[in-house]
Amino acid sequence: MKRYGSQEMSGKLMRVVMRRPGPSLRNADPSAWHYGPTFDGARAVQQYGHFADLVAGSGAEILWLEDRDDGLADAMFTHDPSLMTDYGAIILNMGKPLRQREPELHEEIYAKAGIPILGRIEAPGTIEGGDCVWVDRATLAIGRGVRSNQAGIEQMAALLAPHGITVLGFDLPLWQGEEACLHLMSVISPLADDLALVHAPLLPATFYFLLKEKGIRLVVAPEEEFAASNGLNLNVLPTSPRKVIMVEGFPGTRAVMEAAGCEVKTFAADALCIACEGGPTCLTRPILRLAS
Ligand SMILES: NC(=O)NCCC[C@H](N)C(=O)O
Repeated sequence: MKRYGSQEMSGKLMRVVMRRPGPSLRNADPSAWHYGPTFDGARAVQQYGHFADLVAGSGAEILWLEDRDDGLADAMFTHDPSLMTDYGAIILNMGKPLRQREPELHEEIYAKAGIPILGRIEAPGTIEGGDCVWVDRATLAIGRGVRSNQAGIEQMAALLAPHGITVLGFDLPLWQGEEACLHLMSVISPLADDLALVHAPLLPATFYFLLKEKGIRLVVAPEEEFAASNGLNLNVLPTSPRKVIMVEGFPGTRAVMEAAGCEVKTFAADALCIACEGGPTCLTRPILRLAS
């Protein structure tokens, strides 16, 4: 049986790396981590439990990283320290200084699971998983911004070129500043290989034209819900094409996805996702998705 491989964003989710938050999150200093006013460590841990139940309920196998009080509050956002390809994992180099120790945790779990490492992004290069979007199996888009830089994009292109994969960089705006989190995945969530939810005003224009050229239909989320949710209305995890998990409380965003044929499940996430600036996609590192 295949144990790893994923060069797409919405095929059936079979295996995923997650880290259940514990003492590191409960004891996190919100000002150091740039967490918002709705942060509440104990409630965040509880809300995470409901999210994990939804992921497990989809049938995906979860490979768990443990929070052993290492102080890495953001490490629950397992989407970011590594990327999966059909040829093995790529260990990334984080743009956020407080997250620099996280890629080691991913390297350890891949070793334990017998998943090969295809390569590593090294300083001065930085890439975070949230900036990476498979537009199709042979095209990886990377947002160039506060977290991922040109040196990282060039390293990624050199690692993937031998496998016939083209890497394209797209400039992101500074938006809410250096401390805040704006990834390419903050402005797009693929829902199926021909459908994506977007916050149109912040999409890099050249990325928008690429999506159009590839025949990907864009569903536009209500702008007021993007503002009210700190962008987290848009961070939607497909567990298979058109079956998605999103944070609760954003009916307009839910409605536009349902109108496009999606089945939507929600969980309460004010203390977890809205406060800590990362949603359902960020809380998961898919390592095996079936090609759709
Ligand atoms: N892929 C993502 O968008 N990840 C969210 C990461 C949030 C975390 N607090 C961070 O600032 O890196």
